[in-house]
Amino acid sequence: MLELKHLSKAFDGHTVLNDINLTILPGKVHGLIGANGSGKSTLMNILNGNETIARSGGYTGRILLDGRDITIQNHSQSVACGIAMVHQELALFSGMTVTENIKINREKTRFSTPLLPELSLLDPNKNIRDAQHALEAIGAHMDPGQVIDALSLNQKQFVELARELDQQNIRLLILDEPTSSLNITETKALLSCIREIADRGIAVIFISHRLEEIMQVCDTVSVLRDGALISTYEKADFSIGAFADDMVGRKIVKTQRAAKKQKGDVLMQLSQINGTELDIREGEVLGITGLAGQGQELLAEGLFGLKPASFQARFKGEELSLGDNSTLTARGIYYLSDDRAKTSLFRESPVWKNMIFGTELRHREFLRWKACPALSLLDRKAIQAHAQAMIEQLNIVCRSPDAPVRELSGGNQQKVCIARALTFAPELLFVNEPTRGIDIYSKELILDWLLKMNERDHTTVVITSGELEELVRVCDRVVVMYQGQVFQTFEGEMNLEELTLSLYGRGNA
Ligand SMILES: Nc1ncnc2c1ncn2[C@@H]1O[C@H](COP(=O)(O)OP(=O)(O)OP(=O)(O)O)[C@@H](O)[C@H]1O
Repeated sequence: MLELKHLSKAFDGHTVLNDINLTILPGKVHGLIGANGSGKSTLMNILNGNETIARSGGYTGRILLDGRDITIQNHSQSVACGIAMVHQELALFSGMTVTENIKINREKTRFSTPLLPELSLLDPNKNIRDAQHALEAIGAHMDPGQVIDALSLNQKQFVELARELDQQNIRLLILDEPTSSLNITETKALLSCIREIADRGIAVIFISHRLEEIMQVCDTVSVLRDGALISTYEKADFSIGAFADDMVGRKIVKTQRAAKKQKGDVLMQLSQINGTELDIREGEVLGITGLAGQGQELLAEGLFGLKPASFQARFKGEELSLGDNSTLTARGIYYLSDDRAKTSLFRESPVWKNMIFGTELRHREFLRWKACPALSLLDRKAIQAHAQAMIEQLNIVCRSPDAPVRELSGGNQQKVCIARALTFAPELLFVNEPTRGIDIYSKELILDWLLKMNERDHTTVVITSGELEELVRVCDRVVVMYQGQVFQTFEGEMNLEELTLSLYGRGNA
C-alpha cells in the first residue's frame, strides 16, 4: 500500500534519516523501533506532513501510495492520503471539551449553506454522538462534555486516538508511543484495539520502547539505528534479544540495587492521605505505584502545589505548607514531573541552560564570583563542561549543549530533565515516571544514575512509576496506592505477582 524509497532527511546539514526503504501493508501492524534519537518520529513526521519537516527543507526520496508517487508537503496532503497520526507529545486544546477536541475542524453543523458558511450552526448532539462513538470504539469511558484539562495524561492519550479515528477514510494510522502513559489494563485494551483497527484493513505503524508489546501486537518489525534501517523481521523471527542488539549494538546490563538498605530515620512524613500515612525514610529508594487515578502522583504534585491536595507534610519534623515551592527548594526537596512539555523544559532554551536551571546558586562552581553568588555572572566554561559530561553520561543525542531543547527527540528531552535533577543534587528527590519514553539501553542508565545519586550523594529518592519490574529491581520499598490511600507496602524480596494483585486492591492491606 505504502512504499518508502531512498527516503532521507537532514536538519541543517545533519543527516537524521539515511536512505530508508520500507513497505507498509494494509491490515498489518508494522512495529518501528530504535534508540532515542534514531529517527522514528522524524520518519513519521514526514508521512504526517508535519510543518517542521517542510520548514527545515523537506525530505528527499520517494513515497508511493498504491504504486503511485505522492508528495507530502503539509498535513492536509497527508490527511488526503488517509494518513492519521497520534503524536508522542499530546497536542490537545486546553480549555476545550473532549468532544470539541475530537471534532476539531470536522464539526457537524446544521442549517449549513455553502454560500454563507458563517451562518452554519454547530450541531452539539451530533458532535457529542460522534465523540462518544469514537471513544467507545477504543474502549475509553469518559464524559465527552468534560474539559480536557481535568483529564489525566492517559485519558488525554485516548482522546487523541479517538480524534484520529474520527477521521474518514483512514488508510494508515501512525501511533508514536501510544502506551507510554498507560497502565497495564489500559495498555491491554489499547493493544487489542490496535489489532481490531488493523483487522478492518487499516495499516498501522506502531512505535514503542516496550519490546514485549511490540512482540505481542506487531506482524512485522523494522529497526532504525542512527537514522538507517538496520533490519526488518517477520513475526516468526521475532526475538527481543535480536531487536535489542540491532537497536543499540551493545550489551544491555540490567540495573539492580546491590543490597536493600536498612530502615533509616523518618525524613518526610505525609499524613492524612485519606486516613492513611506514609513515612519516607532517610537514604532509601522508595517506589510509589498504583493504577491510573489512585492518587500516587498526587503526593508529589500536591506537595509542590501542582494539584489541590489536603494531606499534611513534615520534613525532619517541621511542618511544610503544600505549594510553598521556595521553601521546598531551599530545603533541598526537588520534583521532576513526567509532563516535561508542561512543567519541566524550556523548549527554546539550550540544553545546557535546561540542565542547570534553578541550580546556579546551589552550585558555586557554576558562578564566576563564588564569594558573592547573588551578584555573580555564570561561569560558562564550567557549565559547558558539566553539560558535556551529562550528555556523555546519560547518552543524550544532540548536536551540542547549545542546541535548543525543542530539537531533541522526546526521549532525549526526558534525559535532559533527569540531568537537571542530577545537577540539583537534592536531599529528597521525587521523580515521576523517569523511564517513560526512554529506550531499553538508556532506561538502565537512568536507573543506574538514580541509584548513584542515592549512594554517592545520599539523596533519598522517591520514584512514582507504573513500571513494576523496574521498581522491584531498584527500590528498597514499594508502596501501592489504591483509591487515594496508602494500601500496601512491599519490602525486601518483592514478588511481582503480589505487587500486581495489590494494584487492584487485592492482598493484605
Ligand atoms: N526540528 C529539529 N531540528 C533539528 N534536529 C531535529 C529536529 N527534530 C529532530 N531532530 C533530530 O533528529 C534526530 C532524530 O530524532 P527523532 O525525534 O526522530 O528520534 P526518535 O527515534 O523518535 O527518538 P525518541 O525515541 O527519543 O522519540 C535527533 O537527533 C533529533 O535531535
